Amino acid sequence: ISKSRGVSELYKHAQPFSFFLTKVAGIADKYNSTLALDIKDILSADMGNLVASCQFNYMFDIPWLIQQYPKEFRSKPLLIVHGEQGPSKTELEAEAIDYKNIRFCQAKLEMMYGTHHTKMMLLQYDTGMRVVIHTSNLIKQDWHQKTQGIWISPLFPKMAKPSATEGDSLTYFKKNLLEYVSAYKAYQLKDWINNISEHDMSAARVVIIGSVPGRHTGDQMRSWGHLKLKRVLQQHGPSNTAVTKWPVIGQFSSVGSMGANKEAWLCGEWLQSLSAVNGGTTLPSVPPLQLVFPTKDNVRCSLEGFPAGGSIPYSINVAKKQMFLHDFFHQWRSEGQGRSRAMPHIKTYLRPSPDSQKTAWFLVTSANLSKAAWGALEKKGTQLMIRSYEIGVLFLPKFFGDKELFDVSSNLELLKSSTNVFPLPFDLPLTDYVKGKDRPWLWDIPYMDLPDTNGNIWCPR
Ligand SMILES: O=C(O)c1cnc2c(C(=O)O)cccc2c1O
Repeated sequence: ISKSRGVSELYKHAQPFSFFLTKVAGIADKYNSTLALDIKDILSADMGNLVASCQFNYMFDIPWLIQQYPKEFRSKPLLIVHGEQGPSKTELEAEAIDYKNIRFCQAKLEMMYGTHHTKMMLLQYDTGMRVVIHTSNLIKQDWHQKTQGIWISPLFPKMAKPSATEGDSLTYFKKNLLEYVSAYKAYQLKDWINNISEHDMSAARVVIIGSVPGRHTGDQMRSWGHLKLKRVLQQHGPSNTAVTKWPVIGQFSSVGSMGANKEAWLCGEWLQSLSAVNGGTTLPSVPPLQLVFPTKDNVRCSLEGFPAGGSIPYSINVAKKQMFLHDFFHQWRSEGQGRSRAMPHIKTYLRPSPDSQKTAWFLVTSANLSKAAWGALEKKGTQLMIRSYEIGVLFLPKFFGDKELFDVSSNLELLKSSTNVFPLPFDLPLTDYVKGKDRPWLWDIPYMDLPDTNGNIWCPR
């Protein structure tokens, strides 16, 4: 049997969710031959005959990126959307000096500490357009030995004439994508905005959850961040009775400052949105919250060893002010997907059943656990302040057939032999931190007691 299946066959097998993990070097083939793609697979001619592309991201290695396109596509127009400023913007543009087909768009970052986290590809083919929303930087190491998430849209056919409203899906995918890209207010994106409006996106079944910097008020408040997610769950989420006592899980690779206690933002604001239910009756009590963040030993024993922690930027100065947060933490474990040692750079959120068999929804996004990404209410809740650009896609059962819940599993054998089971990137139930032993990974303190996978210690400075 042919080991390396064609991309289009891999793609077909992943429908209808079209949710993939990145391939991981150094694990058994079987964990990379189903529901896993490399960047070269995404950009391959199997997915379409590329005419032009647009890459939204945070970190770029331009020469490496160009090499990931098939050679016949390497001179097609490529727009890079980034958040660099000043010297680092100049440096990024210098990397592309030899590539006449590359243009740049600098995303405005007027809010302090904001970043352009969004990871999205717009792929224009001769036969239509595809949208890819994912969690990997455009650098080699992000596609090598980490757990990363990818959602690939259907091939959206071109329409006879452009329309901002015609050709939309039940989930308002087109409207939300146009709102998101238009929010940059960048002339370099005009052609791509027109491109989007020219395509029929009615086949999209996911809901876009985006964040753009600003102090959002009025209707704009519920268009972004955790208030968008809250509104969508109130409109299309599970019934209150279906999810009583079900936990909310947050899984991420970086952590912002949460304030003095869990009531400040985490449980008092953010969890209120993530636990929203159909009909929107704000529940008297919030459900249990479970967080997934790698321990120091998860990182030490990972495929990359301590250097994996270079992409898990939780700093001691932030951590020491919020020890309460670490009581919610659980280990990174992904035996079912063969990725327990592939450290997470993926960010996911879900509402699983206590027996781990179901979930009421699933979100994969660029957004870590931070106010900058999700937004923080200000002025007595009349405005939502967001610092960064983020984008993710929300999977809701009602848009994938007439049902209220997804069956879920992280077990690849089971996933291979069944259709319509949602593929989880990590194992449920979660694995606790070992009391008195495990600590959250912190990237800016030394670890010299035990060697990592490569026999090294960690001495940051
Ligand atoms: O993927 C991203 O958007 C992203 C953003 N920021 C960082 C940082 C940092 O902000 O210091 C450090 C290391 C990795 C990342 C990273 O992977």
